[in-house]
Amino acid sequence: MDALFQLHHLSYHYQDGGLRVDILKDCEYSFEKGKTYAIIGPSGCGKTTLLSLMGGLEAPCDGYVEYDGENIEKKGFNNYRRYDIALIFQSYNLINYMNAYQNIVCAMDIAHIKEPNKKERALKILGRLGIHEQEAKRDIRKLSGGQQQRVAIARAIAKNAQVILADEPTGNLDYATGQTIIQNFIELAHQDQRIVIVVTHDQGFARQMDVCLKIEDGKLVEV
Ligand SMILES: Nc1ncnc2c1ncn2[C@@H]1O[C@H](COP(=O)(O)OP(=O)(O)OP(=O)(O)O)[C@@H](O)[C@H]1O
Repeated sequence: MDALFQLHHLSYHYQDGGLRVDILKDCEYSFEKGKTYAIIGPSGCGKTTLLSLMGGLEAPCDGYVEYDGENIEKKGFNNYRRYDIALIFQSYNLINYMNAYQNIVCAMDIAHIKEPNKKERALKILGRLGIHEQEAKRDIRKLSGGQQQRVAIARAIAKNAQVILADEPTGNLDYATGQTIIQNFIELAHQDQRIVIVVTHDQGFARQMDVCLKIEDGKLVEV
Protein backbone atom coordinates (compact mmCIF):
# COMPACT_ATOMS: atom_id res chain seq x y z
CA MET A 1 0.00 0.00 0.00
CA ASP A 2 1.27 3.45 -0.95
CA ALA A 3 0.42 5.40 2.22
CA LEU A 4 1.87 8.89 2.19
CA PHE A 5 -0.46 10.38 4.72
CA GLN A 6 -1.60 8.75 7.96
CA LEU A 7 -3.53 9.51 11.11
CA HIS A 8 -2.32 7.83 14.29
CA HIS A 9 -4.62 7.74 17.34
CA LEU A 10 -5.73 11.26 16.47
CA SER A 11 -7.87 12.79 19.22
CA TYR A 12 -9.29 16.21 19.89
CA HIS A 13 -11.42 17.55 22.74
CA TYR A 14 -12.25 20.91 24.26
CA GLN A 15 -13.43 22.11 27.65
CA ASP A 16 -16.90 23.52 28.07
CA GLY A 17 -17.63 24.93 31.53
CA GLY A 18 -15.34 22.40 33.18
CA LEU A 19 -16.71 19.53 31.07
CA ARG A 20 -14.57 17.76 28.53
CA VAL A 21 -16.22 17.45 25.11
CA ASP A 22 -14.63 14.81 22.87
CA ILE A 23 -14.83 15.58 19.15
CA LEU A 24 -12.37 13.08 17.65
CA LYS A 25 -11.43 9.88 19.46
CA ASP A 26 -8.45 7.79 18.46
CA CYS A 27 -8.85 8.22 14.70
CA GLU A 28 -6.65 5.89 12.64
CA TYR A 29 -6.41 6.02 8.87
CA SER A 30 -3.98 5.67 5.96
CA PHE A 31 -4.65 7.76 2.87
CA GLU A 32 -3.22 6.45 -0.41
CA LYS A 33 -1.70 8.36 -3.30
CA GLY A 34 -3.86 8.78 -6.37
CA LYS A 35 -7.16 8.55 -4.51
CA THR A 36 -10.00 10.92 -3.71
CA TYR A 37 -11.69 10.83 -0.29
CA ALA A 38 -14.93 12.37 0.93
CA ILE A 39 -15.47 13.09 4.63
CA ILE A 40 -19.13 13.29 5.57
CA GLY A 41 -21.14 13.42 8.76
CA PRO A 42 -23.78 15.57 10.45
CA SER A 43 -23.13 19.20 11.31
CA GLY A 44 -20.92 19.52 14.37
CA CYS A 45 -19.48 15.97 14.17
CA GLY A 46 -15.93 17.28 13.74
CA LYS A 47 -15.24 17.40 9.97
CA THR A 48 -13.65 20.86 9.97
CA THR A 49 -11.77 20.03 13.16
CA LEU A 50 -10.31 16.95 11.47
CA LEU A 51 -9.34 18.99 8.40
CA SER A 52 -7.65 21.59 10.65
CA LEU A 53 -5.59 18.86 12.31
CA MET A 54 -4.68 17.24 9.00
CA GLY A 55 -3.81 20.67 7.60
CA GLY A 56 -1.50 21.56 10.48
CA LEU A 57 -3.69 24.51 11.44
CA GLU A 58 -4.22 23.11 14.90
CA ALA A 59 -2.43 20.59 17.13
CA PRO A 60 -4.25 17.43 18.23
CA CYS A 61 -4.81 16.71 21.94
CA ASP A 62 -3.43 13.24 21.41
CA GLY A 63 -1.98 11.21 18.54
CA TYR A 64 -0.41 12.70 15.42
CA VAL A 65 -0.59 13.17 11.68
CA GLU A 66 2.21 11.57 9.65
CA TYR A 67 3.27 12.88 6.25
CA ASP A 68 5.99 11.13 4.25
CA GLY A 69 7.17 9.20 7.29
CA GLU A 70 7.31 12.17 9.64
CA ASN A 71 5.09 13.62 12.39
CA ILE A 72 3.94 16.96 10.93
CA GLU A 73 4.32 18.69 14.29
CA LYS A 74 7.99 17.64 14.47
CA LYS A 75 8.51 18.67 10.85
CA GLY A 76 7.00 22.05 11.79
CA PHE A 77 3.44 23.08 10.95
CA ASN A 78 4.62 26.13 8.99
CA ASN A 79 6.91 24.16 6.68
CA TYR A 80 4.30 21.49 6.28
CA ARG A 81 1.64 24.01 5.29
CA ARG A 82 4.06 25.81 3.03
CA TYR A 83 5.36 22.85 1.01
CA ASP A 84 3.39 19.68 1.51
CA ILE A 85 -0.29 20.42 1.57
CA ALA A 86 -2.75 22.79 -0.04
CA LEU A 87 -5.91 23.95 1.67
CA ILE A 88 -9.01 24.97 -0.24
CA PHE A 89 -11.61 26.81 1.78
CA GLN A 90 -15.28 27.37 1.11
CA SER A 91 -14.59 31.12 1.18
CA TYR A 92 -11.68 30.78 -1.34
CA ASN A 93 -9.24 33.02 0.66
CA LEU A 94 -7.80 34.68 -2.44
CA ILE A 95 -5.76 37.87 -2.24
CA ASN A 96 -8.29 40.46 -3.35
CA TYR A 97 -5.85 43.04 -4.72
CA MET A 98 -4.24 40.54 -7.09
CA ASN A 99 -5.81 39.05 -10.20
CA ALA A 100 -6.16 35.28 -10.66
CA TYR A 101 -2.78 34.54 -12.19
CA GLN A 102 -1.00 36.83 -9.70
CA ASN A 103 -2.62 34.92 -6.83
CA ILE A 104 -1.18 31.72 -8.26
CA VAL A 105 2.29 33.13 -8.94
CA CYS A 106 2.33 34.46 -5.36
CA ALA A 107 1.49 30.97 -4.00
CA MET A 108 4.29 29.48 -6.13
CA ASP A 109 6.75 32.09 -4.81
CA ILE A 110 5.80 31.34 -1.19
CA ALA A 111 6.26 27.60 -1.77
CA HIS A 112 9.62 28.26 -3.50
CA ILE A 113 8.51 26.50 -6.68
CA LYS A 114 11.38 26.45 -9.16
CA GLU A 115 9.75 27.37 -12.44
CA PRO A 116 11.31 29.60 -15.10
CA ASN A 117 8.03 31.13 -16.23
CA LYS A 118 5.54 31.18 -13.37
CA LYS A 119 3.05 33.43 -15.13
CA GLU A 120 2.87 31.08 -18.12
CA ARG A 121 2.40 28.07 -15.82
CA ALA A 122 -0.31 29.88 -13.85
CA LEU A 123 -2.18 30.76 -17.03
CA LYS A 124 -1.87 27.17 -18.28
CA ILE A 125 -3.30 25.67 -15.08
CA LEU A 126 -6.10 28.23 -15.02
CA GLY A 127 -6.86 27.44 -18.67
CA ARG A 128 -7.17 23.75 -17.84
CA LEU A 129 -9.80 24.69 -15.27
CA GLY A 130 -11.68 26.85 -17.75
CA ILE A 131 -10.40 30.24 -16.58
CA HIS A 132 -9.00 31.80 -19.73
CA GLU A 133 -6.52 34.64 -20.03
CA GLN A 134 -9.11 37.41 -20.07
CA GLU A 135 -10.65 36.28 -16.75
CA ALA A 136 -7.23 35.49 -15.31
CA LYS A 137 -6.31 39.15 -15.67
CA ARG A 138 -9.60 40.63 -14.43
CA ASP A 139 -10.10 42.08 -10.96
CA ILE A 140 -10.50 38.90 -8.89
CA ARG A 141 -13.51 40.35 -7.06
CA LYS A 142 -15.39 40.52 -10.37
CA LEU A 143 -15.16 36.76 -10.95
CA SER A 144 -18.13 34.55 -10.05
CA GLY A 145 -18.05 32.23 -7.02
CA GLY A 146 -17.40 29.22 -9.25
CA GLN A 147 -14.57 31.01 -11.04
CA GLN A 148 -12.99 32.10 -7.75
CA GLN A 149 -13.21 28.55 -6.44
CA ARG A 150 -11.44 27.31 -9.58
CA VAL A 151 -8.70 29.91 -9.00
CA ALA A 152 -8.31 28.52 -5.47
CA ILE A 153 -8.02 25.01 -6.94
CA ALA A 154 -5.50 26.23 -9.54
CA ARG A 155 -3.48 27.70 -6.69
CA ALA A 156 -3.47 24.31 -4.94
CA ILE A 157 -2.37 22.57 -8.16
CA ALA A 158 0.39 25.11 -8.88
CA LYS A 159 1.88 24.58 -5.45
CA ASN A 160 2.66 20.93 -6.29
CA ALA A 161 1.34 19.88 -2.88
CA GLN A 162 0.84 16.13 -2.66
CA VAL A 163 -2.15 16.41 -0.35
CA ILE A 164 -5.10 18.65 -1.12
CA LEU A 165 -7.61 19.32 1.64
CA ALA A 166 -10.86 21.02 0.70
CA ASP A 167 -13.56 22.17 3.13
CA GLU A 168 -16.98 22.28 1.47
CA PRO A 169 -15.50 23.42 -1.85
CA THR A 170 -18.85 23.17 -3.63
CA GLY A 171 -20.92 24.65 -0.81
CA ASN A 172 -21.50 28.00 -2.53
CA LEU A 173 -21.86 26.71 -6.05
CA ASP A 174 -24.64 25.55 -8.35
CA TYR A 175 -24.79 21.86 -9.23
CA ALA A 176 -23.08 22.09 -12.63
CA THR A 177 -20.16 24.19 -11.36
CA GLY A 178 -19.79 21.92 -8.33
CA GLN A 179 -19.70 18.93 -10.65
CA THR A 180 -16.91 20.51 -12.73
CA ILE A 181 -14.92 21.10 -9.58
CA ILE A 182 -15.37 17.53 -8.36
CA GLN A 183 -14.25 16.32 -11.80
CA ASN A 184 -11.12 18.50 -11.45
CA PHE A 185 -10.37 16.84 -8.09
CA ILE A 186 -10.79 13.36 -9.57
CA GLU A 187 -8.38 14.17 -12.43
CA LEU A 188 -5.89 15.68 -10.01
CA ALA A 189 -5.80 12.49 -7.94
CA HIS A 190 -5.96 9.96 -10.75
CA GLN A 191 -3.65 11.70 -13.25
CA ASP A 192 -1.19 13.47 -10.93
CA GLN A 193 -1.21 10.84 -8.15
CA ARG A 194 -2.19 13.33 -5.47
CA ILE A 195 -4.35 12.71 -2.42
CA VAL A 196 -7.53 14.78 -2.47
CA ILE A 197 -9.65 14.91 0.70
CA VAL A 198 -12.95 16.77 0.50
CA VAL A 199 -15.31 17.58 3.37
CA THR A 200 -18.80 17.75 1.94
CA HIS A 201 -22.45 17.65 2.95
CA ASP A 202 -23.38 16.62 -0.57
CA GLN A 203 -23.97 12.87 -0.77
CA GLY A 204 -24.00 12.99 -4.58
CA PHE A 205 -20.51 14.43 -4.70
CA ALA A 206 -19.30 12.17 -1.88
CA ARG A 207 -20.35 9.08 -3.86
CA GLN A 208 -18.07 10.11 -6.73
CA MET A 209 -14.97 9.98 -4.53
CA ASP A 210 -12.97 6.72 -4.42
CA VAL A 211 -13.49 6.36 -0.67
CA CYS A 212 -16.21 7.82 1.51
CA LEU A 213 -15.41 8.29 5.20
CA LYS A 214 -17.69 9.46 7.95
CA ILE A 215 -17.13 10.63 11.49
CA GLU A 216 -19.24 8.54 13.83
CA ASP A 217 -18.97 9.01 17.60
CA GLY A 218 -15.59 10.66 17.07
CA LYS A 219 -14.20 7.79 14.98
CA LEU A 220 -13.33 7.93 11.31
CA VAL A 221 -14.96 5.00 9.50
CA GLU A 222 -15.34 3.96 5.87
CA VAL A 223 -18.93 4.03 4.66
N1 LIG B 1 -11.84 24.79 20.58
C1 LIG B 1 -13.16 24.65 20.59
N2 LIG B 1 -13.92 25.24 21.53
C2 LIG B 1 -15.24 25.09 21.55
N3 LIG B 1 -15.92 24.35 20.68
C3 LIG B 1 -15.25 23.74 19.72
C4 LIG B 1 -13.84 23.86 19.61
N4 LIG B 1 -13.44 23.14 18.54
C5 LIG B 1 -14.54 22.59 18.01
N5 LIG B 1 -15.63 22.95 18.71
C6 LIG B 1 -17.01 22.46 18.49
O1 LIG B 1 -16.84 21.13 18.05
C7 LIG B 1 -17.90 20.77 17.16
C8 LIG B 1 -17.30 20.24 15.87
O2 LIG B 1 -17.00 21.34 15.03
P1 LIG B 1 -16.64 21.20 13.49
O3 LIG B 1 -16.61 22.59 12.93
O4 LIG B 1 -15.42 20.39 13.36
O5 LIG B 1 -17.89 20.40 12.93
P2 LIG B 1 -18.33 20.10 11.43
O6 LIG B 1 -18.62 18.65 11.36
O7 LIG B 1 -17.31 20.63 10.49
O8 LIG B 1 -19.66 20.94 11.32
P3 LIG B 1 -20.36 21.65 10.05
O9 LIG B 1 -20.74 20.53 9.13
O10 LIG B 1 -21.53 22.34 10.64
O11 LIG B 1 -19.35 22.59 9.44
C9 LIG B 1 -18.75 22.00 17.03
O12 LIG B 1 -19.83 21.87 17.92
C10 LIG B 1 -17.81 23.13 17.41
O13 LIG B 1 -18.51 24.23 17.90
